Amino acid sequence: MSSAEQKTPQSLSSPEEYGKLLDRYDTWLFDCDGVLWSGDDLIEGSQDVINHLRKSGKRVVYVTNNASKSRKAIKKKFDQLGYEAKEEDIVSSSFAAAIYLRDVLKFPKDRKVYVIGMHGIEDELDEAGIQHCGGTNPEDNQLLPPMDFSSLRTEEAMDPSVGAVMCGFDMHMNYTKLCKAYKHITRKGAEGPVVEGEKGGGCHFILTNDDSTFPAGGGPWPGAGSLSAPLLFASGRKPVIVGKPNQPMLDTIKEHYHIDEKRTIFVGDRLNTDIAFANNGNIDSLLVLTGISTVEDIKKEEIYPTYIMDSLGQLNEAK
Ligand SMILES: O=C(O)[C@H](O)[C@H](O)COP(=O)(O)O
Repeated sequence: MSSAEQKTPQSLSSPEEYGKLLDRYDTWLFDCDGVLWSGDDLIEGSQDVINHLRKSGKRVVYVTNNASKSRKAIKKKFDQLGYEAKEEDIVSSSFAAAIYLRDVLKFPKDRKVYVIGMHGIEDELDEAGIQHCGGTNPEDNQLLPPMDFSSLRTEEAMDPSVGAVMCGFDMHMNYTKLCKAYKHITRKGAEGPVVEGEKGGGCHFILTNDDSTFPAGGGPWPGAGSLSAPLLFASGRKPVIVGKPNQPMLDTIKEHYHIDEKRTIFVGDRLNTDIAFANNGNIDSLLVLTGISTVEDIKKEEIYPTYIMDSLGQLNEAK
């Protein structure tokens, strides 16, 4: 029986069990929010575990659905919190989404992406050489006067060169952005192809990730999936979802890191993203209980990790 089909997770609680786990895997894929930190608060002991793994020659890759920061900005956060990390060890859903547009969809150079999201998405699109609008642009971060749609009815507001809407976590989500994104993904021919030099035609609809909630101090808070939900409801369109547990994120990992599935483990706090992602990729997984999911959720959601442990920091007791 493969670990993905295994129904009873092995609960780890002794230093010997921790030691065996550390020996068994060469590549360690880590979720970030809820495993390493919660908002800006460090999860105790986690940086020592990471630094120990790296010193022991293990490969460590960070796989986060958090699209609010670019890989560069996430690297800074690692530095500030005392983790060893290189930019190329980080895969965020904003990075994977930009790569997906560029390499899989071959997004034309003369088309733009309309962004609902923060600098994390914009910076990764810049890195990938893809034009964008919306996002943090001050014009899109204004509230509309009540029942006045006139500012949205101009060519300037509804740029015909938009060939994709990308939606991720956005703490400045508002009705202006919702209206513009909705108009782009529902305009005539939006479901059709996105062609170079042909403005106003097709429009891709992409979510960086669709987490319902987000673990940070005082949370959980509504996550990226809760912000894109009105757009799906209004438009009836089915987006491509890039982040965990979906295939585009898995393809990005497999392509960039050439992992040996049998010697790889995924550590996460959320069943329907992290653990489902590992199961989809035939990778063993460790659920830690410092974020979103609880032991009770395992039966409810019928998503089974290989191992379960209270907190990543416990691995510091390994013998
Ligand atoms: O809503 C979101 O964007 C996610 O909840 C969040 O950022 C998840 O990050 P992860 O746990 O994958 O690091």
